[in-house]
Amino acid sequence: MIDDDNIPDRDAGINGYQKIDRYNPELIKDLSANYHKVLELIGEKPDREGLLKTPERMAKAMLFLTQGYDLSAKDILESAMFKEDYSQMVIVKDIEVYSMCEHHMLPFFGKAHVAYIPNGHVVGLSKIPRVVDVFARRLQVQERLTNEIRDCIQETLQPIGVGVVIECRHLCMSMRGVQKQNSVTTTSAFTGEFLKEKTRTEFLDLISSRLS
Ligand SMILES: Nc1nc2c(ncn2[C@@H]2O[C@H](COP(=O)(O)OP(=O)(O)OP(=O)(O)O)[C@@H](O)[C@H]2O)c(=O)[nH]1
Ligand SMILES: [Zn+2]
Repeated sequence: MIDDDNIPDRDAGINGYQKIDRYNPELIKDLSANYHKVLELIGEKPDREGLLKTPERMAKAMLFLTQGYDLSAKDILESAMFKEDYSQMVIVKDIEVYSMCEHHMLPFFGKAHVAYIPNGHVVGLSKIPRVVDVFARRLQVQERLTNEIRDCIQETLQPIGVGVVIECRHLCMSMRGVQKQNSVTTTSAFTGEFLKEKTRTEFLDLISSRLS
């Protein structure tokens, strides 16, 4: 069971998370010192030549991979909403997703397919993958990632409906644990018109078709 009770409002203010200065040299130093300790504790020699800069690299990589905590997906969408009289489905499919599971902090990765039916406003197309990245660059479970993308688009753009499908491989299930190399997890979330079978089927058909 996933316990959602302790998760702060993921997209309020600066997202309800502790505000950090992600690029502060002191923070990078502090994180690096902790990663130095991690290397020691796993049996490595952090002071051997090949590892000298590794704690700092790890610190910078982790700060990059979690930068979604500092960003507001709502602001990103609002920055490029345009009045447009288009009322058919808009789909951005095959958006690369790279996130980390909150249980093991190991990557899960794959594709997101996002659709909406405009209600007087469209959004700049690039903003959809940006929204996916904001939520993916936080510690996640795939189900919550899917719902957060759906809810943000629904609440901000107020379209006639939103559909999100995400397909990912979880390294915590392949590199370790149950060690299944080929399993793919699919999650989906819908609002409005997409709750109707006909619209949902059209969306699912369109994301499974391949243009040559
Ligand atoms: N629902 C869901 N589960 C996830 C996700 N990412 C990782 N998990 C699962 O989180 C669970 C954590 O279970 P635990 O039994 O506490 O952890 P564990 O002993 O490391 O479990 P194993 O992976 O089975 O070895 C595992 O079943 C993972 O597969 C996700 O995005 N969604
Ligand atoms: Zn995991």
